[in-house]
Amino acid sequence: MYRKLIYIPRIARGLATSSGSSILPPATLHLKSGQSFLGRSFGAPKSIYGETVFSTSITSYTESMTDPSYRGQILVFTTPLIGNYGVPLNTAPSDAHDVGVVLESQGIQCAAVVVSDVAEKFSHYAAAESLASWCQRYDVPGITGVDTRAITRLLRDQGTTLGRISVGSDASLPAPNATEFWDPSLENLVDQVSTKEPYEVNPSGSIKIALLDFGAKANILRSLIRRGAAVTVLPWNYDFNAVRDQYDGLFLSNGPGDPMHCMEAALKLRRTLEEWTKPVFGICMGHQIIGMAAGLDAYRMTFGNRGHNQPVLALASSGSIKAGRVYVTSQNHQYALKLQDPFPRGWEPFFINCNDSSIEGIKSTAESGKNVWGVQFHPESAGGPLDTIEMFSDFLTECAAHKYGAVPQKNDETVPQMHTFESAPKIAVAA
Ligand SMILES: NC(=O)CC[C@H](N)C(=O)O
Repeated sequence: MYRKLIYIPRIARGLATSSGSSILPPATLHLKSGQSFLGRSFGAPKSIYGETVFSTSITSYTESMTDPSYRGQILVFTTPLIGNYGVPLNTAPSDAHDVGVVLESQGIQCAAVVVSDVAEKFSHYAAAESLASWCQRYDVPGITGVDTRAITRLLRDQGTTLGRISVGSDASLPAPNATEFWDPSLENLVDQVSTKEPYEVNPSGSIKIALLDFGAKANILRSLIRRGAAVTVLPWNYDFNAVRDQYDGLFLSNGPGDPMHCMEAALKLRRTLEEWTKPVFGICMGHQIIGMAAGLDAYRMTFGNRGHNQPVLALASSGSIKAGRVYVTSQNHQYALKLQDPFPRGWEPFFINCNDSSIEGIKSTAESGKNVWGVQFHPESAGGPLDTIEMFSDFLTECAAHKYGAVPQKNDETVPQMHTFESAPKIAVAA
């Protein structure tokens, strides 16, 4: 019913955003499936191609946009008003508490953003500039004044769809031919965002972690170093097996695109898992690589999961995670591991998504003699809920146990504490 229609919402016809007064040039979002949405341009006055995805997160547009896993994607925010708290200065100290940036990487990673109503006026004590000026500085286009609810319903029904944002004089041109759309999932995006050379963060930390960088979010590094880890960041296809004796644990990060492009890393990891018994932890892409090394297949979901409100059910207990509890999580993924019965020997499902029953985590079984966990969600959040943040402490506690043969005390000063179910303030419920 939406095919070939052009939507011109009130804000787009009125030439201005609801919270500002400037006149913005026209822009059109074309979907490869044939629908077009006319709006107004902000940020870089540039036409681009990408993969159109939606996120249900209400806050943290700055963190989402700097997450390298959004590389090549046209990010649609379902929250209508975006930009109202501006953008902070993206510099932080490089010490045991931070990694040189405030956000998730040095700059904007997504190809473009789509919002219902961009806030030109912003207000926050840390804000240094508007969303539009930040996008302009990073040469990233945005489109505002489009019906993001209609776009999201389309993407939910037909799945993640290739798109084009045409800006300025391009906005009135007809939609591109189907063959002109660029498909980022055909490229090895991990190779574009991963570090080219190894480097160290917090080298004086007591537990030595090697991190395979598939496009790591800064908050993963922060979450490790604030708990006392020294982290050596390695390129995604680094030969970890040649240096593994120097480390107390291995971490595999998040990253953009199809995990099949990283089969080389999965095959190297398979050897690591056969020959090395120290703890291994992976998040999102890292979890998919662990799964592929274990013999599971990855598949492309219809529209993936992106947002900060994804409930997952723990199927097994491990460290701070208790079987039978539901944790609310932050997510950004298009691919998932396929549930298979039986699971590969030595492995078991760890979490399952309460909305779509997709696998949200796997772990090595107690009998396997290994300590390996992978989670599809982001325990480090940024943004999102901190329900599962203690998984980083669990990982480092296991690494320390391997290293010292005893479980060390946690440094509570630097570890953000969360309420457990038992310690949470009780809310009186009327009878
Ligand atoms: N955040 C991530 O690591 C995403 C992993 C993978 N690129 C996916 O879309 O499923």
